Amino acid sequence: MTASAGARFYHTLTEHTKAGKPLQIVGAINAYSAMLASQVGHQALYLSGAGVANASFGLPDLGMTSLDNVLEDARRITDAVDTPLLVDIDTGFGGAFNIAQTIKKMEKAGVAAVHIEDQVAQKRCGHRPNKSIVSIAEMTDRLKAALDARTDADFVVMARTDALAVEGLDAAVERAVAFAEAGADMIFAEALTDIEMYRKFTEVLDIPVLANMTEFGQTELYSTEALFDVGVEMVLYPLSAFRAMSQAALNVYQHILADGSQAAVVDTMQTRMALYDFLGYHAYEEKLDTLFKDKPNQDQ
Ligand SMILES: C[C@](O)(C(=O)O)[C@H](CC(=O)O)C(=O)O
Ligand SMILES: [Mg+2]
Repeated sequence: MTASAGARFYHTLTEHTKAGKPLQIVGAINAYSAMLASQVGHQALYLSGAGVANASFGLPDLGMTSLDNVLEDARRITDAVDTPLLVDIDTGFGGAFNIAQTIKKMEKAGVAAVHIEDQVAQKRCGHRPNKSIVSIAEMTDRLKAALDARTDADFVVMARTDALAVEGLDAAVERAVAFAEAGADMIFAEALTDIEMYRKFTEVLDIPVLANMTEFGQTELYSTEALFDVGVEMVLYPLSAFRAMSQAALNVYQHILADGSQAAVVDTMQTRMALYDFLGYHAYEEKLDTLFKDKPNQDQ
């Protein structure tokens, strides 16, 4: 793999735009999910901040996880797949030097892109009420720290604005423009409540805009076609697979308890063979057989 992760992210984004469709970026909560998504054909993956907090730590998405927490989950994914990964770094995990560390470590971990947001450090989920945001100047400083810290010019620094719910559409667009002027490579327009709002961003920006299609939030689940029509180039599905996995797991736990057996839910499970196929298990086994064929297990 010669091109950097960021360069590969740009490449697939450009290919999609040329083909007249947005790049879909799907949440992968762990390395195996990343393998599933990649092997069915997804070309960009996402590590959700909420997902790390919820799934890896059993915590809410309220800025309680650290750089190292997120980095560890990111690294597991980049070790498992080559598909470019966008990582949610919340507000950057501290002041200017902390943000610089975040960028350096993410880049070194083989991450393609990060998004950093303009909420206060005591952040909330973008789709919940009572968010607070920092000034344009403070967010611009965050961006400058991030942009200055990267060593690969193709490493993507995406600026997210949570301003719509706090200050309204015009202010949110104004912020996005200021963030683009500060050097942000892409804009994440968070929690928009009408599809036409995306057009307001895409009309004035000449950098790509991302739409977040998270479920049970403030934004309707628009199709890729509808979003591309209003100029959106990237569509995010941050927690879709995680929500589905969690519901499926809950169902299994409940059945085992209630039925005294998992028989009723076995057909909802991925089979051992399917698991092994996605993992490439058989190739590992064959490797063992060739490596140790003249040495049958000595201990038996
Ligand atoms: C995209 C997001 O930042 C995330 O951490 O996945 C969340 C998603 C969610 O809570 O549904 C957000 O939109 O704030
Ligand atoms: Mg988040």
